Amino acid sequence: MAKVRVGVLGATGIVGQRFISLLADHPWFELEAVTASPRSAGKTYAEAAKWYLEEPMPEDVAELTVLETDPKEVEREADVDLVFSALPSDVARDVEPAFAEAGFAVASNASAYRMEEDVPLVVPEVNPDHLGLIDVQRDERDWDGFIVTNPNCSTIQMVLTLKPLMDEYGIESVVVSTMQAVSGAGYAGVPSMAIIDNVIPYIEGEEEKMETETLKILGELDGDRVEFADVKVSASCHRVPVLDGHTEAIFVATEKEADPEEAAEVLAGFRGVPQEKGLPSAPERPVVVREEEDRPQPRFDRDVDGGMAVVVGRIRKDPVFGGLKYVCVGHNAVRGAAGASVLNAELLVEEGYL
Ligand SMILES: NC(=O)C1=CN([C@@H]2O[C@H](COP(=O)(O)OP(=O)(O)OC[C@H]3O[C@@H](n4cnc5c(N)ncnc54)[C@H](OP(=O)(O)O)[C@@H]3O)[C@@H](O)[C@H]2O)C=CC1
Ligand SMILES: N[C@@H](CC(=O)OP(=O)(O)O)C(=O)O
Repeated sequence: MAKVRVGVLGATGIVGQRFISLLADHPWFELEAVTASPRSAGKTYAEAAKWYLEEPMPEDVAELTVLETDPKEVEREADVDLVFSALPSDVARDVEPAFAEAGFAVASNASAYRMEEDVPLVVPEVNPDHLGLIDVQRDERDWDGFIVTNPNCSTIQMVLTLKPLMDEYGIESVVVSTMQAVSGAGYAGVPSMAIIDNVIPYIEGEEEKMETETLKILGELDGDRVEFADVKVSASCHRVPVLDGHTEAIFVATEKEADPEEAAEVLAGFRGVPQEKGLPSAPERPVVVREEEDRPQPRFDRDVDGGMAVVVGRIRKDPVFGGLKYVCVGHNAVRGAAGASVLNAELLVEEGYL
């Protein structure tokens, strides 16, 4: 199979760099173009990016010239079918439709279009069939290309744990309290003076995203729209002095009584389309269950299966909600961002959209 030629929009940021790393030596994708802000355009990638990953910057990418984030410029300078978007949401709102209209497939990690009715918000293990909205979107917007989105970094790891529990026991409501890494706010997002020796109990827009995106992803595609899941979600989100990896304490009211030991087996046994089809970025097990009383922890568990698995532990009965409570950890910039977009793009290839 010939490789699909791809570009990364916002390639110099925290998520952009994760894309660069995940696309180096990817069996299905060839990176041909990188874009960033006007501050970076015209420089080489090595000059423009403040590289923060431990592994070295791939040599061939270091020499690429950073392009303006404009479909005409990308069309002129490169031959690309798919662009991954790691743009700030306000920039993505204007730019992503311009790329879709120009015929590009856009796999977006930004929040701008996630909740639009005709835009798929996809986690390949959970709701791969929601890609069906692509045809609706193209019809309604008259685009040659399309936009597919992946969820917020806190939402995705929670949803990966809720889906098997919902299928087995049914879910009435969910309460979640997050402890989110500083990398989630971008390279310049949280000043060190604000976060060292501290916890900040507010992340703009995060609680609303967890409370709404979850319902769309767990919802059912019904013709040309998604019927949202009938589940109540309440989130409280906090920034903590951890570099990478979000931790979440989750409390689930189940419809049927759930035994913690059996629920551990249900979670550990969860598999989806990416595992069945052997997609290149699919973790062997989307949810890994640890039995130690003091796991998961971000420092030890964020990189499981390359950062694509979510690690769950401390599964207990919840005496207040009459269901289960547990803790999970996931890598916010891999499964929570770039890795999620790459897995979505692999699903697009598998399903014949590219
Ligand atoms: N960090 C995380 O864990 C997660 C982030 N996200 C989302 O991913 C997106 C990127 O986040 P993150 O990488 O953290 O952000 P960063 O601030 O680290 O990077 C932003 C990127 O966008 C580029 N950019 C900024 N302004 C413009 C502009 N006007 N035109 C074109 N390009 C521009 C920057 O280029 P330059 O270097 O030239 O300034 C840079 O490449 C956001 O939508 C964020 O909400 C989603 C999930 C998790
Ligand atoms: N807000 C998240 C990261 C993020 O950028 O989310 P979103 O893609 O929904 O804007 C965090 O701070 O950890």
